[in-house]
Amino acid sequence: SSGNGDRVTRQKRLVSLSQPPSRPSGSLSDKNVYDWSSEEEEPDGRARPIQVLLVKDDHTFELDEVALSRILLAEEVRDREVVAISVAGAFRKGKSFLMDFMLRYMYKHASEDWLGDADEPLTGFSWRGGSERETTGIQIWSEVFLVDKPDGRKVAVLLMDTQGTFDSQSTLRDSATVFALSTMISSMQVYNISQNVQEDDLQHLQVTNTVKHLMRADFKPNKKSIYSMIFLVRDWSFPYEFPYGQEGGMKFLEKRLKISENQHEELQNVRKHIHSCFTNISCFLMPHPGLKVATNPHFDGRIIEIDGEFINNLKVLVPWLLSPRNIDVKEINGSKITCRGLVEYFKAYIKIYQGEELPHPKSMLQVRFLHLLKGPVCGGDRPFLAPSELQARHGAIREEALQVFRGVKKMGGEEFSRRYLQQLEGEVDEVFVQYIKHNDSKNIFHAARTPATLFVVIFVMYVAAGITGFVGVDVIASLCNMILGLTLITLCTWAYIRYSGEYRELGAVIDQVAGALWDQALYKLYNVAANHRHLYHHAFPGGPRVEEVPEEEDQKRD
Ligand SMILES: Nc1nc2c(ncn2[C@@H]2O[C@H](COP(=O)(O)OP(=O)(O)OP(=O)(O)O)[C@@H](O)[C@H]2O)c(=O)[nH]1
Ligand SMILES: [Mg+2]
Repeated sequence: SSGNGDRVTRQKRLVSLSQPPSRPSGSLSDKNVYDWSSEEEEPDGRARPIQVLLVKDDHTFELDEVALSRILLAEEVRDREVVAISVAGAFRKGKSFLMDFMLRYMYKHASEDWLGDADEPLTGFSWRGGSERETTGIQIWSEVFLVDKPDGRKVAVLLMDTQGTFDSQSTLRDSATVFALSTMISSMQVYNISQNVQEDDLQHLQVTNTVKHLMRADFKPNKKSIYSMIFLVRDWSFPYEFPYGQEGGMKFLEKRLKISENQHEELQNVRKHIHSCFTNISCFLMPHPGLKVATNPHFDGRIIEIDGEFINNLKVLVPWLLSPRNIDVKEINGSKITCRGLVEYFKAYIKIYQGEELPHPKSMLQVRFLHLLKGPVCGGDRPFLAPSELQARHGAIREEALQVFRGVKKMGGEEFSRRYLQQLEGEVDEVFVQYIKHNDSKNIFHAARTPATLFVVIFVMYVAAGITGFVGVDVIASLCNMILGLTLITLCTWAYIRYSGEYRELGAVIDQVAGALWDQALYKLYNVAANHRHLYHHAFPGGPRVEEVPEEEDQKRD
């Protein structure tokens, strides 16, 4: 199916890509639009990598919405379901290099000879030798490829290259953000690691799970979201243990991700997390590309200089990742995402990083804590719990949460994590106050307090007005009647507010006054009982002793 016809349509698309962007209404300044079209667009309109996520010097992130929209909202692709393929992992490990082979495959329309001439330099996403980082932020290829799946659907394939993690210019948070973001956005994340799967490679993945929890909109346990993760091990040097390729990889990874009982809990948790995070996990073992690739500064990517073994495996790997049969459309909460939708998700996700809700080490524990407390103890539909019991359980769970926090290995050092410990404590206590209120609201006596108090006032006033009227003290009688009337109006107002949900501030005032009255009355009763204990004993000699005024009650009044 490849050949001239397709080439022409692609050319057409490139032309339309290079036309000036349609001016987005409102929010974006003219300058932005102008900058993009003049500086970044190459005159011949050739496809190239486009920086869509910028990591700025002050470690903030910026999404280039204009550039992103221009690629993903182009007429031909915007309503197509999207397959987004991303490569991420530590810096300087050949990610962009691999991406360029993927580009070749896409441009050759999956034909047999996709690798092309043996002495053709490798171009596309910028790659190079050396020890300093090359790719920054997230770049996507300006051409979105349209591919016919075997079932007849036409899907859009997007290739994404990402900044390497753990370079010396980025903070851990930058790295984690780029990694997590590209994982959330892509339908398949190729996790590029060197030589072996180490424990810290696995721990790194936990960040993603935290992010998923934070994105509540995207975290509906009963709806399926597809997150595929492919561990791509470069420079694999033990083919005698596990052979190169996907099968050897799967066996190797199975062994690495196995959870066994005698494993330390931390190791078990990492593995459980990974399994819960990703719908599909697989692995591919790649051989070393040869010393020319790794050490020759003049190497320009021509196949002739790459080890045959590497090329043979590349011929398996790339079609395995990209052949029309194997690509999967991005799915979030059970629905397939189009290019247009992906732009929205991109925007939504980046907001989370720009805000303060970050996947810091504490968040994971906080989430866990909230589940513990909210779920089984007093959340949602659980019945009212005695305040003392709630306090006790809070103490236990709080201690557990802090223990977990102290026990887990954290990024950023002692001093850094102490700050988070304090913050965690503060937040946990704040949440507890919320829960006390939530729990109180379930006490039906609590809810009935206001009307009951008002009824009592009405009743007392009614009786008082009757008696004083009968005795002839008219002034007091009419005063009582007036209070009775006012209280009646208050009661009606309160009922209306509760029923309609309007004027809630007024409702709160009524509740407060009634509550104070109620407390006063109770307190008076206690006092009276305490002060006249001798009368009680006088009346019921040998009866049970009346308790002292409970200490709690005293403190409450303080
Ligand atoms: N050892 C080894 N080197 C490789 C491999 N693939 C590419 N390289 C070399 O690694 C160097 C870095 O390649 P890049 O593709 O720029 O690496 P990157 O991971 O994109 O680097 P950053 O963008 O800085 O994160 C180049 O000199 C490549 O020739 C591989 O499989 N093994
Ligand atoms: Mg790179």
